[in-house]
Amino acid sequence: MSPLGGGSLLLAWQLKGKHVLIVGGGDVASGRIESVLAADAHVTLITPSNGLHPLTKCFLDGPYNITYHDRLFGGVQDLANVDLVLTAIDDVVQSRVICSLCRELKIPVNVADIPESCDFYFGSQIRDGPLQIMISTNGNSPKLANIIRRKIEQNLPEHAGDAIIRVGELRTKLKERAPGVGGEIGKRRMRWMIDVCTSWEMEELALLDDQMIRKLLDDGWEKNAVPSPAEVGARSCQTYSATPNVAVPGVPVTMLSFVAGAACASLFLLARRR
Ligand SMILES: C[C@@]1(CC(=O)O)c2cc3[nH]c(cc4nc(cc5[nH]c(cc(n2)[C@H]1CCC(=O)O)[C@@](C)(CC(=O)O)[C@@H]5CCC(=O)O)C(CC(=O)O)=C4CCC(=O)O)c(CCC(=O)O)c3CC(=O)O
Ligand SMILES: NC(=O)C1=CN([C@@H]2O[C@H](COP(=O)(O)OP(=O)(O)OC[C@H]3O[C@@H](n4cnc5c(N)ncnc54)[C@H](O)[C@@H]3O)[C@@H](O)[C@H]2O)C=CC1
Repeated sequence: MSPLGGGSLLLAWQLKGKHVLIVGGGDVASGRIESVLAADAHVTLITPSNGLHPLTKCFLDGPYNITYHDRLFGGVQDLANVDLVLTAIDDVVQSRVICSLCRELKIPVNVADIPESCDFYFGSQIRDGPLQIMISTNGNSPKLANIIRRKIEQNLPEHAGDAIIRVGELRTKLKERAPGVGGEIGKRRMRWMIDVCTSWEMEELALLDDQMIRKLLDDGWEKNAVPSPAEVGARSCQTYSATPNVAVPGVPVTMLSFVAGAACASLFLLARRR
C-alpha cells in the first residue's frame, strides 16, 4: 500500500463572484483564464498587449467577465480586493515578488514557473458539462498528466455529462417533494438515489426528461421502488440525441457573441487538445 502523505488535497473550489487576478497573457495564462472563467469568477488580467497569446486575445474580445489592464504588474495596489492570484510570466524575479506579496496578504497564489511559490497546483483537466476531472502528478510530471488525461478521456462513459445534468434535476425535484436536511428523510432520499443511479445505465439516465422525472418520483419514490426506464416512459427505440455542448454557459444569445464564442472554442481545441 502506498504511504498516505505526499499528495495534495483535491477540491472543487467555488469561485463564483470571487475576484481572480491573472498576471501574464501568454500560452499558460490563456489556460488559466479559461479555467477561471469556467468557475464563473471575475477575472482581472494584467499584462502588456504586445505579449498576448491568440487565445488570450480571444477571451478579451469575447463576452467574458474580464477587466483588462494593458501594463506590467504594478505592485501591492494590484492585489486590493483580490481573492486569488495566478501568475504566468517569463520573469522569475517578478514572479517571486508577486508570490511574497501574496503570502504577506494571505492571498492564495499559483506561480506557473516556480512550484515552491504555489499554494496549489493546476492539473490536466477533462470537462463534460458539470463533470470535471483533474489529473495531478503533484508536480512530478506535467506531461505525463497530459498523457494520462488523454487515456482517461478515451475511456469515459458516453453521455456522462448529460446523465449528470438530468440526475441533478431529479435530485432537485426529489428534494422539493421530500424536503428536509439529514434525519430519516435524508437517509431515505440517499438510498433511493443510489438505487436509481446503480440500476439505470448512464445513457438511460441521460434521456430522463421532465415527464419521466415526474413519473419516476410518482411511481418510484412514492412507492419506494425503482421503475425501469420503460416503465417511466422511455421508448425502447428512443435514441440518444443530446443538444450540442454550448462553448460557455451564460453567453448572451446574439450572433456576435455566438461567433466570438465559437471562434474561441475552436482556437481552444486547436491550442490544447494535444
Ligand atoms: C507544478 C505545476 C504548477 C502549476 O502550473 O500549477 C507545473 C509546473 C511546471 N510545468 C512545467 C512544464 C510543463 N508543463 C506542461 C503542461 C502542464 N503543466 C501543468 C501543471 C503544472 N505545471 C503543475 C503541476 C502539475 C502536476 O502536478 O502534474 C498542467 C497539467 C496544467 C496547466 O498548467 O494548466 C499542464 C498540462 C495540461 C494538459 O495538457 O492537460 C508541459 C507540457 C506541455 O507544455 O505540453 C510542460 C513541459 C514538459 C514537462 O516538464 O513535463 C515547468 C517547467 C519545467 C522546466 O523548466 O523544466 C514547471 C515548473 C517546474 O516544474 O519547475
Ligand atoms: N505551469 C505550467 O504549466 C507551465 C509553466 N511554464 C512557465 O510559465 C511561464 C509563462 O509561460 P508562457 O505563457 O509560455 O510564457 P510567454 O512568454 O508566452 O508569456 C509570458 C507573458 O507574461 C507577460 N509578462 C511578463 N512580465 C510581466 C509582468 N511583470 N507583468 C505582467 N505581465 C508580464 C508577457 O507580456 C507575456 O504575455 C514561463 O515562465 C514558463 O517557463 C511553461 C510551460 C508550462
